[in-house]
Amino acid sequence: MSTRTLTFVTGNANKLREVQQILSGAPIILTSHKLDLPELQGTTHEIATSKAREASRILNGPALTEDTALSFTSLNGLPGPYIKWFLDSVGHEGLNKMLVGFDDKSATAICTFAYCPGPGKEVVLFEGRTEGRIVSARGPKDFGWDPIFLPDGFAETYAEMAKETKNTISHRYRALEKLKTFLADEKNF
Ligand SMILES: O=c1nc[nH]c2c1ncn2[C@H]1C[C@H](O)[C@@H](COP(=O)(O)OP(=O)(O)OP(=O)(O)O)O1
Ligand SMILES: [Mg+2]
Repeated sequence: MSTRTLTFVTGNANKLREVQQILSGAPIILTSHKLDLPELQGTTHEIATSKAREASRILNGPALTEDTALSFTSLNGLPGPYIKWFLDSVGHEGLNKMLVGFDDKSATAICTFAYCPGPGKEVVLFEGRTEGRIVSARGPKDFGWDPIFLPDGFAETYAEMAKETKNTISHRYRALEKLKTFLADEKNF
């Protein structure tokens, strides 16, 4: 299989680090481009698609972007793609308080990679999901909502567990598995 070069566009250094770790060993050369892309309101798929289109337009070439959502079952999927703004506004404690009136604390972490082969070209999506539930913050606070997400089947939150563990069960890992399969097929690239 030949080596692929991909430009990953993100403003988030933690995301970039995880993507590099998960893809290490794959025949993919990852270059990165730090841009804070505008994000439309809509479904995770719509937002991911528009980010990749915009990135491809700005770079005038192929671009890979990613959008992360955290969906609370009791809130019919919200905050979903708006988790960044909720987290920035009310923090870990506020996110826990939003679920106080509900027995069901379950949540789904959703990662959507979007690949746009060039300006105006059709975008391909790769989605990965990890089920879990929202708990009081535990562990290092250096990456987003990691301290409050307890994946099903584990005793440690994303923040408490070893990075190597998170990177083999995470929403991001699962999405990248699909991207790798896509890139392994010569006709797709
Ligand atoms: O694995 C994760 N574990 C914990 N928190 C996470 C994770 N992945 C993203 N996050 C946070 C970052 C941001 O607060 C929100 C997603 O927003 P999102 O727009 O996708 O990310 P971003 O604006 O930081 O970077 P980008 O330039 O790629 O859009 O959830
Ligand atoms: Mg963003």
